[in-house]
Amino acid sequence: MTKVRVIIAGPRGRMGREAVQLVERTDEYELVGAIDYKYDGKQLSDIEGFQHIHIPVFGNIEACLHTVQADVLIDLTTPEVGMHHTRTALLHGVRPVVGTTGFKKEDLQELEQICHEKELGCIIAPNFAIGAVLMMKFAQMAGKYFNDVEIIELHHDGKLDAPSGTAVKTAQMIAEVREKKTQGHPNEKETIAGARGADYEGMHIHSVRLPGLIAHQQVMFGADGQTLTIRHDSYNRASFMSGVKLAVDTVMKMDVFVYGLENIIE
Ligand SMILES: NC(=O)C1=CN([C@@H]2O[C@H](COP(=O)(O)OP(=O)(O)OC[C@H]3O[C@@H](n4cnc5c(N)ncnc54)[C@H](OP(=O)(O)O)[C@@H]3O)[C@@H](O)[C@H]2O)C=CC1
Ligand SMILES: O=C(O)C1=N[C@H](C(=O)O)C[C@H](O)C1
Repeated sequence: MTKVRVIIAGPRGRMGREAVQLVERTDEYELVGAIDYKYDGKQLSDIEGFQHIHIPVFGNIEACLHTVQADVLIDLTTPEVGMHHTRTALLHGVRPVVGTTGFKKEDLQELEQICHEKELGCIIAPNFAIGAVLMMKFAQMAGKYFNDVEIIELHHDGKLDAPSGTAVKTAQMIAEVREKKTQGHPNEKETIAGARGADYEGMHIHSVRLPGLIAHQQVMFGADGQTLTIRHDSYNRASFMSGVKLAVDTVMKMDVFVYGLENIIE
């Protein structure tokens, strides 16, 4: 059996740690390298919790790709770093599976163009949890019938980006089917800036950050005399791993750019 050779960027992070374990316990995968700017030249075994894993860690992706042969890069870092990693991986013929959120629209367009030129697969998944993907799909179904929607995303207070990648993707998916509308009273005024949240094509997105939370989202629709609430909760980071595996398996079989796991689940 030829194993899928995987590099993980961000192995010390909350998601990166979980992804290292996923790759380690999956027989068809082989972890061949990790990228962590704080452990350049070290081994993964030097990082707490990974004492038994003897693979090289590189401070940057260039050194990593120069030294190890890989099929897939799993990126779980930060938006700026993640974009650099994804672009560089593609240019080196390595297929990215990206969980990192906060990419700009122009970033996604650039990556799609590189995939097209290189005829290489790349999956950018704002949320790997299958339940969250279904929540987004259900919200899109509802958006066809309800023009009024408020998205409330709730996350741990270690999160860097707001709104979450999932909330942005949800708004984009609803916008594809929703009749355009600016919500609320036409004369409404915020007496404290930000009270009505972020505005995406007239829909509002509210970001809650609290210790104790992991990753949650509620999409609320309203119409005369009724509301509809669609909610998903991730209670741990293991909830994302079946989606990471699905993405790695799928990216090996395709040569196009995919933004969102809803595009690869039946
Ligand atoms: N798609 C999905 O389903 C999910 C996506 N996410 C997203 O994944 C990303 C990571 O989330 P999370 O694990 O919670 O965040 P963490 O902050 O826990 O992890 C990010 C890791 O990346 C490291 N890092 C920063 N710069 C570099 C670099 N240049 N090279 C290598 N590593 C680097 C950080 O190190 P240090 O802290 O020392 O700087 C940290 O260890 C976020 O964008 C988040 O939104 C999260 C959960 C699910
Ligand atoms: O940072 C997180 O934790 C998460 N980030 C992703 C996002 O921004 O949507 C996915 C999930 O919500 C967890």
